[in-house]
Parts: sequence; structure tokens; C-alpha cells
Amino acid sequence: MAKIIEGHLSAKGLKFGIVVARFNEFITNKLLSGALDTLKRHDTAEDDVTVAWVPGAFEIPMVAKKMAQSNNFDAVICLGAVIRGSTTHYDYVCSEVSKGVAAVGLSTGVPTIFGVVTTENIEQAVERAGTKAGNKGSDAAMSAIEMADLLRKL
Ligand SMILES: Nc1c(NC[C@H](O)[C@H](O)[C@H](O)CO)[nH]c(=O)[nH]c1=O
Ligand SMILES: CC(=O)[C@@H](O)COP(=O)(O)O
Repeated sequence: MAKIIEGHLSAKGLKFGIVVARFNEFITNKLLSGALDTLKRHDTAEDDVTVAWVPGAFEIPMVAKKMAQSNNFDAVICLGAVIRGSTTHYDYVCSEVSKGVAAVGLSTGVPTIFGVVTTENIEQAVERAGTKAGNKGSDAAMSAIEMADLLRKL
């Protein structure tokens, strides 16, 4: 019989860092609320959550890395909203934030969760920030809880 190791959704005693981008704050505030609400509903103590605001999604990886290296967090949740404009800027920001967040997780061993919405327009972003397509901040918090629990068991 194989030994199966799974992360469960109990966040009691776990510590979380959240990095959230101020750019498109009308969306990222909703992602943050979703993440905080989900952590709370899974028994995370308020004192066990630290939130750092950064200017835009491009800056997320640097602060996520600092948090992950601090040994103070079981997981780091990255929240942002990159919405396509009329130039190629969108592609550069998306590419850097996604690669950067992945690199932080792999290089530090601390689960670093990608809760950045990358959308073609504002409507798609609104849909993913607590309306018809759920709340990606809340989804990111669930992934963080599961991964933090899994990592402590491995
Ligand atoms: N256009 C978006 C940005 N752009 C700003 C960059 O993230 C960065 O802050 C700036 O280039 C300075 O280094 N950021 C987002 O989060 N969302 C966008 O839609
Ligand atoms: C995601 C972005 O880069 C965007 O806000 C920038 O818009 P634009 O390409 O029109 O400068």
C-alpha cells in the first residue's frame, strides 16, 4: 500500500505573508479581502498574517523573496491584477511576475502562491475578484494553506 501524503485545509498555527500590488487597487483590495477571509475561516490567527503592499505586480517577486527568506512564514501569497492596455507592457509585467513568483518558491522552498489575475480587460478582472468567477485571492489562500501543510509533512 502506498504512503499518501496530502496537505489538508487546516491553517491553525501556520504563518502567512501576503504581497499585494497597489496597481489596480480596486481589484487587488478585493483579492486581499478574499485571501484574508479564507485564512480566517481556516483558523489562521490575525497575528499570523503579515501584508506588504508593493507598487505594482512587477515588484511582487522581490518582496515575496524577502518574506520567504525570513523564515517567518510557512507560505507567501502573491496578489495582483495585470490588465492588458494598448501596448506590450502587459506581456512584460505578466512574464516577470509569473517567472519571479515561481523562482521564489523553487529557490527558497517556501510555497509561494501565484494569485495574480492576468486579464484582457477590466470586466474579466472584476469577475475574478469576488463576482461570477469567484475570488482568486481566496483561491490563492486555499492553495497556500494546502501547500504549507503538505510541506510541513514532507
Ligand atoms: N500595468 C500594470 C502594472 N504596471 C506597473 C508595474 O507592475 C510596475 O509597478 C512598474 O513598471 C514599475 O516597476 N502593474 C500591475 O500590477 N498591473 C498592471 O496592469
Ligand atoms: C498591464 C499594463 O501594462 C497596462 O496597464 C499598461 O497599459 P498600456 O499598455 O496602455 O500602457
